[in-house]
Amino acid sequence: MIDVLPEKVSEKFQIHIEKTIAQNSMVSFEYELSMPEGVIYYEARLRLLPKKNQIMVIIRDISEPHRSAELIRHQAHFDSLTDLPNRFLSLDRLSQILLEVQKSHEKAAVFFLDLDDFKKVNDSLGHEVGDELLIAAAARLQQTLKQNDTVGRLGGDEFIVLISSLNDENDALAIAERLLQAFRKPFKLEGRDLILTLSIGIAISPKDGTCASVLLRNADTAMYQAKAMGRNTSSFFTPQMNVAMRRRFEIEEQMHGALERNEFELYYQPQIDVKTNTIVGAEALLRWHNIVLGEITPDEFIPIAEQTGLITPIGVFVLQQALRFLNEWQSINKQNYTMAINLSPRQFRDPELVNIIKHTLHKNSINNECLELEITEGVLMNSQASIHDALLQIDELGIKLSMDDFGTGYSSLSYLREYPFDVLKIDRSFITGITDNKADCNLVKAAIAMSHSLEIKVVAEGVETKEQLDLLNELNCDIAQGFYLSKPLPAAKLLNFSLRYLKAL
Ligand SMILES: Nc1nc2c(ncn2[C@@H]2O[C@H](COP(=O)(O)O[C@H]3[C@@H](O)[C@H](n4cnc5c(=O)[nH]c(N)nc54)O[C@@H]3COP(=O)(O)O)[C@@H](O)[C@H]2O)c(=O)[nH]1
Repeated sequence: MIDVLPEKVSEKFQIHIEKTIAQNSMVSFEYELSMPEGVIYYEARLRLLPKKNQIMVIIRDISEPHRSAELIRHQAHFDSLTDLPNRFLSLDRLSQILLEVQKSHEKAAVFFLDLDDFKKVNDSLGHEVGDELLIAAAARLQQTLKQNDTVGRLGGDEFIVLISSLNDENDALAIAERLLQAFRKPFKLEGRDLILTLSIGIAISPKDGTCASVLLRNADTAMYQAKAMGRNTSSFFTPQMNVAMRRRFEIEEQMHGALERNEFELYYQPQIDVKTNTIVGAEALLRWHNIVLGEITPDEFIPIAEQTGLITPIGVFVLQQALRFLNEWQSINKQNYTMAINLSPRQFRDPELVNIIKHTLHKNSINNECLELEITEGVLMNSQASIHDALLQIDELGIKLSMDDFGTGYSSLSYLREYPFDVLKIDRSFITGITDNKADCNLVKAAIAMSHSLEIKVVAEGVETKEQLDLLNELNCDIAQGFYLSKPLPAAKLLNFSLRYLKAL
């Protein structure tokens, strides 16, 4: 037997034969042989037959159970979709790396990667395309990194990259830049070119932690910061981020149940016709008085409501409250006021949005043209068919559509032609400068002329001085809104304010 077996296997047999004789008991061991059909795994059982002075050897092919055990081991450590190390194995490798760099006094970097807007791909193109995209993204990450760097999938659209033996933090920045760059090339899937960007959070050991779970958490926190910075970018962890993160979680925690606890209130900021100096309507602006955190500004809580999806029920509350108040306001003052309400991009994901608007208008006996829905470019950049359809339905119902914050984003003029806008709101950052900054004044002048040529009314927001109002009048601006005229007011105060305005006419 020893003559026909490979040297290593023969040696194993030799050792176990000696063991069987020495112990006078059954001994077993496993070995493998390379056959033309592939590797075959065997188990050998050896037993001494003392009376016959012989050794009985029983050999069994264990390839099948061996492969099953290997598969189970693989499944426990690797992600089934991308075949990358899973969370468990990635964190295990990170722990190994940390032990090594501790000994060598080097640095290690943990990158927390999240694909931007991946959910939209799943929602709009289906899970199969989503899966293919994840596989392609995993492959691209691997191609971009060196062989001894680890890329793992933490779950969903989250990946981890581990870099050991880092000399300098700038090297980590260069790697992040390379990863972002690699994703600038579109993914070709089913004849489509899909653009997918990344947000990357980076934590460095030992500075940001010496244990795997802390480093991962800090890299995750930094990734949130990268998202907040506009996505498609990277961010290094800083200890201050933990404070911001804690605040975010506190707000999110309190926001659940805030509607039930009646903590939201609508304020209304009047909008004034620049030529006639009469109130034409108001913008509904949400306020949140929380029992634990106190007053929280919409600039802080609206993005969190948007990210968590809580904006959907909150948006319904805003619509109901604002239209109920509009009915009361119109009846008391006997004026056909309009109510401007902000709609966030996330609210368009609700397939019931148009029906809810229609039903709420009807329930409060409000004419459709008295409702003005303010949207930002963020809604339109999505270019989803469902959003397009919702905007057309809104227009067909005679509800007004207003482009908010004009001048702050891409200010793509094509949106004004493509969508049925009735109103354009010039952002307050331009109004602030109109009286002393020629460029701002020229932009406002051009925006008004262009809007009027498209039969779109112009609202100037953030009017804080008489000089600004006078200049806007000269520039033919239609409507003004701002602290000079009135701050946002609770419902009762707006009623008084508007009654005083009516009496003064
Ligand atoms: N999706 C929803 N978004 C909402 C809702 N309620 C508010 N918001 C958005 O939050 C952002 C901040 O709003 P707020 O703190 O209420 O600020 C508004 C005004 O108070 C402020 N303003 C108005 N005039 C002036 C001024 O003269 N000076 C000055 N410094 N600030 C002024 O501007 C905000 C109005 O912004 P806009 O909507 O762009 O007209 C803001 O983006 C709100 O949209 C909600 O219910 N849903």
